[in-house]
Amino acid sequence: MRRATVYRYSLPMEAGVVLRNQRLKTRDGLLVSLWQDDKTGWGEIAPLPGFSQEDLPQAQEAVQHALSQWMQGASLAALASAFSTLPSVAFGLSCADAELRDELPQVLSTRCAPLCHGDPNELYARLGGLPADAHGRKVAKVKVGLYESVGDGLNVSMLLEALPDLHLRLDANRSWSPVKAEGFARHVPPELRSRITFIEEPCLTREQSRDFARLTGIAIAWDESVREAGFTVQAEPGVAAIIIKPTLTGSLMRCRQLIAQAHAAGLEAVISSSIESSLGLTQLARIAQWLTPDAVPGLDTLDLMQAQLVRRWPDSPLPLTDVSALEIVWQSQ
Ligand SMILES: O=C(O)CCC(=O)c1ccccc1C(=O)O
Ligand SMILES: [Mg+2]
Repeated sequence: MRRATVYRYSLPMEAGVVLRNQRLKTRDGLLVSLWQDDKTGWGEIAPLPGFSQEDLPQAQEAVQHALSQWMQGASLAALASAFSTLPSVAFGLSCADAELRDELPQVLSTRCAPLCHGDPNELYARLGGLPADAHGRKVAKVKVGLYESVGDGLNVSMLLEALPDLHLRLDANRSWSPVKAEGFARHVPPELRSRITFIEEPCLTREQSRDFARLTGIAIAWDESVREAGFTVQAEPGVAAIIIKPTLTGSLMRCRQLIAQAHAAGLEAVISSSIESSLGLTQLARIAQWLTPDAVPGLDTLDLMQAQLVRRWPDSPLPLTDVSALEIVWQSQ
């Protein structure tokens, strides 16, 4: 016996969350809840405006179509894998399927790299209380490339000098020209550079980012590139990691394949958020604990929202929106 429900949610965001020059006032998405015999499985499908290739109406139509086929006996894992052009759908359905089959372990660590914005006071406050990992390291992520690259360089150096156990991941989201990237590096003394675990996509092109790594000795990570046609996971000089944002990437199977390829190439694979609700974020934390237990995931995005959804992120004080408050947009007969 199978049953399926699709809910739609819209959660208010904190004022001032801007993504690719677009203000995100609410985070909108779908939750699917499936029952089979005595099991239940949930998944979140939330295309991210400005990042996802699909939009919410397209995703909703695909989800409803897939679930009506599932109701008629089709395999959900197979349906999910077929949505390669709708990664958010592939990911959400494959999570619901993995929960139904008890494949996705429940264990979850709330440890993630805190996301810091440029303000030095905010940074010190957050990083002071950060727990160290087994190697005595504190790992945090700083967005760079929003202001002058020289200022970013000075800021990063100040942090690394002040906190000797701090290791930083930086994220430039392809915003630097080679000249700007050089301006950043010029203000980070060579002896501090090894504590930059990596910088995600410093430059507009992959070639420029590789040059940056070669010229500065600062390791880089691929994020946007991982989702581009023709990208293959490869060991390369200066490349330390790949970032995997499952909502933008695809099914759990596809993510597992990328993780296995990264590990085989000696690269770190970092599971990261696409600003999912607490339901999707707790699943990402479980996936990270399961598949990338040695890599701190990049999941510090819950506080961009004003509420949690259906499942709680442990210890978060944000109010919880219950499933009974959600609009049902589709239900099996
Ligand atoms: O990776 C993280 O630590 C948090 C997630 C994050 O930075 C992000 C979230 C949504 C869209 C883009 C990005 C990004 O990598 O810039
Ligand atoms: Mg990035």
